[in-house]
Amino acid sequence: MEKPPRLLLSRLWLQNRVYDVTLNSVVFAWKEAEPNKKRAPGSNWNTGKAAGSHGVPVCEILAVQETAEDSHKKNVGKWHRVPKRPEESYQPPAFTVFYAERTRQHRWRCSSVTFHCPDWGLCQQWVHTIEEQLSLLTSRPKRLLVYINPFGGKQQGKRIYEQKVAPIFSRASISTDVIVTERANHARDHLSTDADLKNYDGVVCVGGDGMFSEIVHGLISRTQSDSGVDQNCPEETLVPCDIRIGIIPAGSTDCICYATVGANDPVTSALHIIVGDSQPIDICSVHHNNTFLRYSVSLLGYGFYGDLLTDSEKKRWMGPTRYDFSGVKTFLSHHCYEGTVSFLPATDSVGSPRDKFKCRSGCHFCQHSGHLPFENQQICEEEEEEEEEEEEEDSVSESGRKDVWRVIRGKFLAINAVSMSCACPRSPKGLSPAAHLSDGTTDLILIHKCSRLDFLRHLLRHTNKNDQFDHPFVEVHRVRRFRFTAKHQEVDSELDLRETGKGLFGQICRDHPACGCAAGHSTWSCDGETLPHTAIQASVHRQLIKLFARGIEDQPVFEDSTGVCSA
Ligand SMILES: CCCCCCCCCCCCC/C=C/[C@@H](O)[C@H](COP(=O)(O)O)NC(=O)CCCCC
Ligand SMILES: Nc1ncnc2c1ncn2[C@@H]1O[C@H](COP(=O)(O)OP(=O)(O)O)[C@@H](O)[C@H]1O
Ligand SMILES: [Ca+2]
Repeated sequence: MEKPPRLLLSRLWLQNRVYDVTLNSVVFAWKEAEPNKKRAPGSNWNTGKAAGSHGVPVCEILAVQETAEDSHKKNVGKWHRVPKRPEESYQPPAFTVFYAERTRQHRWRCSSVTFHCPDWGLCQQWVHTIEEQLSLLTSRPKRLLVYINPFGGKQQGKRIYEQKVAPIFSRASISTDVIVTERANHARDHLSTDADLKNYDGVVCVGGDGMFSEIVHGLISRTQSDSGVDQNCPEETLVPCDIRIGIIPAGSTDCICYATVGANDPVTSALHIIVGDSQPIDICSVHHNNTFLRYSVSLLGYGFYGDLLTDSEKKRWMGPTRYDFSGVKTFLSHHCYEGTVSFLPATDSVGSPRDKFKCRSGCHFCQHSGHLPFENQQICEEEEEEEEEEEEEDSVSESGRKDVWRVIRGKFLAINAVSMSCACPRSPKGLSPAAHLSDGTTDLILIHKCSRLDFLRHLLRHTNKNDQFDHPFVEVHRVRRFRFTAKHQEVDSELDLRETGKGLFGQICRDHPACGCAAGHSTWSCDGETLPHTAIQASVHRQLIKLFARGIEDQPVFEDSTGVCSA
């Protein structure tokens, strides 16, 4: 690959050594020029990185600053004491470059390097040229609207923002308007009606997945109402939101941040915001008949996770530990629920939930997974005990795609739909390790009735390398849409479906013998919020929102200090 033309090359001092420092439009690099040449002893010049060769992609430079600029300007035209020894108090012209540096486990930190120049003219030339290159990076946000949930997670949101994030935003010359929320849904309401979004290049939430969900609801609602789209209609194609969202993790689970960045670290997230990353994300809309309920980004769960969340809400005062308490309690209760799940498999999706490879930064699947219109949907019915799937005649849509709905009736310990892996500190691979962030599908995981011990085995596999889907009582499907009806509601919903879904379902299931499951129903939990209905239909909307993230990186992007930037 041809190297971009060099913009600057100078021999400069870094610590006690001489470096050849270069800048082109892609990389800022420094390489030791005279390894044996030392600075005079006793010199107290500013320090930074030393030894060997280094490079920083220009797109990961955060800021540049003339060092000791003030003292230099103050002294212009004034008398000052002549130092006895030149090295005693002489502050040579210098500039500092601040940049994002990768550390362990996908974390980034803010690093800096200071170079000393032979004269102020050269120093200023470096500063101006770097600033000029940064100004060409148009995807970087300049103005952000920040919402802080002071009560999320361990109630540290405000402190985390003020101490860890605000200083680096200010270093990167990002201006912010900060709103500390005063009640639940404060951020959602402000975004959906009042906020003047034209003034901002991004919205940042400091909090957990619940707080992020508020931001998502506010922005999606605002975008749909501005475009005249009715969110209550489950068949509507929603309009994607233009403005990007940043998440500074300060919640209990932080799964959306973890699954899109690879870490739940406030500084790492702040740096992804500053460099202007962009990661599209799928959103699942959830309806009850023709009423919009909520959008789901991470986990839409019924049974185990629904019950766990409902119980844990009463223990909010415990902070993140509430999930452990309610987790044990829910596990011991071992309730299973009878109902019918119907889903439209993502037959045109390139991947499968059982793939060994995972969605990573620049994911090919997410970029190329098409979203074709839904047509000619048919039904293919299954009973839990049956080994063989009942085959229905497939029909081919005009687009050439076969759309066949499948129906599974059974007794479930859990029904989970995850539109991303849901990796989080509790389970670094997540509920569906091969789920994709922006392929327009959700992974529907059905945990059929099984013994407590088997269920425990399954849960434990979320925390180790074993395949959590490799159990006879677990099935997983990559889907675009699904519906659920609890057993006690089936009669009503059958009638509903017959009337409203003509052509959608060709055949409706017959009744099913009574089972020994817990009577009644569970609750759906949608990104930590409980839903008021058990009969739901969910549809995935591909890439409806964008985050200031880039997906989890496999390898460091920058590997070669000579100017070759590789992924
Ligand atoms: C015996 C060991 C069992 C370990 C099982 C671990 C499986 C954990 C998977 C967790 C997936 C979490 C998906 C994210 C959901 C969040 O949207 C939701 C709300 O988050 P927040 O607002 O930050 O509180 N959190 C949860 O549903 C918590 C699930 C906790 C499960 C233990
Ligand atoms: N000022 C506030 N007071 C009470 N609740 C709030 C406030 N701001 C936001 N919330 C709500 O708190 C809930 C949890 O927030 P979140 O930041 O996700 O923390 P956690 O991860 O601990 O659940 C969200 O549903 C959000 O709507
Ligand atoms: Ca997805």
